[in-house]
Amino acid sequence: MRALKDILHGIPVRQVIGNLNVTVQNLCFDSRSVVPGGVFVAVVGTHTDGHAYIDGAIAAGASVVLCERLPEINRDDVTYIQVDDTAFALGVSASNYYGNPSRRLRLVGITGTNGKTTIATLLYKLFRKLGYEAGLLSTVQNQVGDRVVAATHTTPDPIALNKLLHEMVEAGCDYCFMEVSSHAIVQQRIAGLNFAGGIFSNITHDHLDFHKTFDGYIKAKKTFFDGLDRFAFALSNADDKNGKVMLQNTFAHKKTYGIKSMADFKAKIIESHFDGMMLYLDGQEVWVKLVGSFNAYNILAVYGAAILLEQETVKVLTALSNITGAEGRFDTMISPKGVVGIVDYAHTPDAVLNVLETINDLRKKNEQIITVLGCGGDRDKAKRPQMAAVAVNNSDKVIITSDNPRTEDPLQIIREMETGIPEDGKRKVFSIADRREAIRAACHLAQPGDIILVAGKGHEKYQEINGERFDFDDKQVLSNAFNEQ
Ligand SMILES: CC(=O)N[C@H]1[C@@H](OP(=O)(O)OP(=O)(O)OC[C@H]2O[C@@H](n3ccc(=O)[nH]c3=O)[C@H](O)[C@@H]2O)O[C@H](CO)[C@@H](O)[C@@H]1O[C@H](C)C(=O)N[C@@H](C)C(=O)N[C@H](CCC(=O)O)C(=O)O
Ligand SMILES: Nc1ncnc2c1ncn2[C@@H]1O[C@H](COP(=O)(O)OP(=O)(O)OP(=O)(O)O)[C@@H](O)[C@H]1O
Ligand SMILES: N[C@H](CCC[C@H](N)C(=O)O)C(=O)O
Ligand SMILES: [Mg+2]
Repeated sequence: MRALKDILHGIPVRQVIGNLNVTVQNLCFDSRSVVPGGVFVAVVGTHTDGHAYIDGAIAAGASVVLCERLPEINRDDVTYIQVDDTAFALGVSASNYYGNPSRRLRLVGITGTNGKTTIATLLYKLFRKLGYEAGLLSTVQNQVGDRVVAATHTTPDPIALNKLLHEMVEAGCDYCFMEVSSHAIVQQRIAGLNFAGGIFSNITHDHLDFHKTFDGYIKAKKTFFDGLDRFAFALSNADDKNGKVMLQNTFAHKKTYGIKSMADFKAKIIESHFDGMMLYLDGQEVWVKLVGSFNAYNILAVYGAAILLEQETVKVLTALSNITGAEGRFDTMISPKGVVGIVDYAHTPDAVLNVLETINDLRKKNEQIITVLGCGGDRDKAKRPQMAAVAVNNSDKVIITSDNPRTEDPLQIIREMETGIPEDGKRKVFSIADRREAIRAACHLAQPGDIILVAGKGHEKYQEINGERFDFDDKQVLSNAFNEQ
């Protein structure tokens, strides 16, 4: 139970109809989960407009309605609050409702096309190793200290997000490391949060179905840094073309990391193997259990953030050398026949390229690379031919298959991917819509020493087809297929 006035703190209110001196039972933005005496926030969504559900929410017992447009008929027993932007109001009120938990721990947000989960997970593991209680909000899973809470989104909705932060505070967490997706920025899921720092990984092609243009996508990411205050740090990738743009208008303390450009935190790869690499990091040598130059960037971002959070260099480097990355990211196994299997969540052209370049650098001359990949349905279509082209140009054989088709026809997605295959690459490609069969086919083709990359689904434990989620785990399927070899 909370006083309505407290929940509204920091929200510019345009008009109030009804009594403001009431207490409320809960806060929600979906008429289907209203409880009697609760606040319903009407949000304009991507598919529908929450304002259309105000009557339904009141019928379900909502006693307060927060909206951008007041209904024509008002009820005496309901308080109506008109604001300019309900998405913003939802974020701020959710934060107020849970006692502004982001101000009671140090919250660090990570944004960028690729690397968010890896950086957030490494930071969480690092700070646990350094002896702190910590929380994590990520695509793979959320953590309240040691307790795992299943993740539904990369960045949860404002209510779920602040509830989790509140639980972290209650559990004594000193830090929380969270992924900030571009969807979350545009939809203001992070409104009202107080960040101690923000990290930018990189920006390449993804989500153009949502942001429409690459400039729109860049702007969305930049908004996160624009919103940081002068007590926070903003740590950006100096080697990314848009790394500087992110820092242009921030009030935060600006810092950079990089391998090629001048930067505050620098690293160099000295030696690489399938199970790790030796880095020269900020003047010291350190062995880490992650592979690939893209992971050198992730490690640098983690190291930089830890130093900006006032941790000691030697302790950070020692702990860093003992932690592994996130599940389903460059996850390797070896078959009884000696074939190397790699499951990786690469689902953008840049990620597929990075992983394949890393594998190409590590393999011996006569070892073949066989890539299995598909593209998700109901998501950015423009990346489909590009992902296929990158796979074909950097592998010896490619099996194009399904990812999560969602509501689309898998064969149509495959056809769209096939348009990206260069003429001289066509002989390398097979298309097998059934993902399990595609993985098995790759295993049949592989000789000892060859490398199979299964890309796109990483940690996911399901395949979503027509709104239904079927059990599917790339690692399990690959391991079974290896045992059939
Ligand atoms: C496209 C998108 O991002 N949609 C998110 C958005 O919902 P929406 O705008 O589509 O909602 P809507 O269906 O138009 O409904 C509008 C409003 O009416 C309300 N409503 C609707 C029906 C009803 O009967 N009653 C009612 O009150 C809804 O609760 C909502 O408040 O806001 C919801 C609450 O925060 C999210 O759950 C939902 O995520 C959907 C499920 C989703 O799949 N999102 C993905 C694309 C996403 O967010 N991905 C990013 C990761 C991207 C990355 O990898 O970088 C993420 O952070 O997870
Ligand atoms: N710094 C990086 N630069 C480019 N590619 C990367 C980087 N880090 C990871 N990748 C690639 O991108 C994939 C996804 O990595 P990760 O899950 O860390 O990113 P993410 O930003 O959290 O993705 P999502 O947007 O789906 O949440 C990895 O499996 C790897 O192939
Ligand atoms: N966070 C990503 C996940 C993509 C994973 C891939 N397996 C797919 O289903 O497209 C997105 O929302 O685009
Ligand atoms: Mg992620």
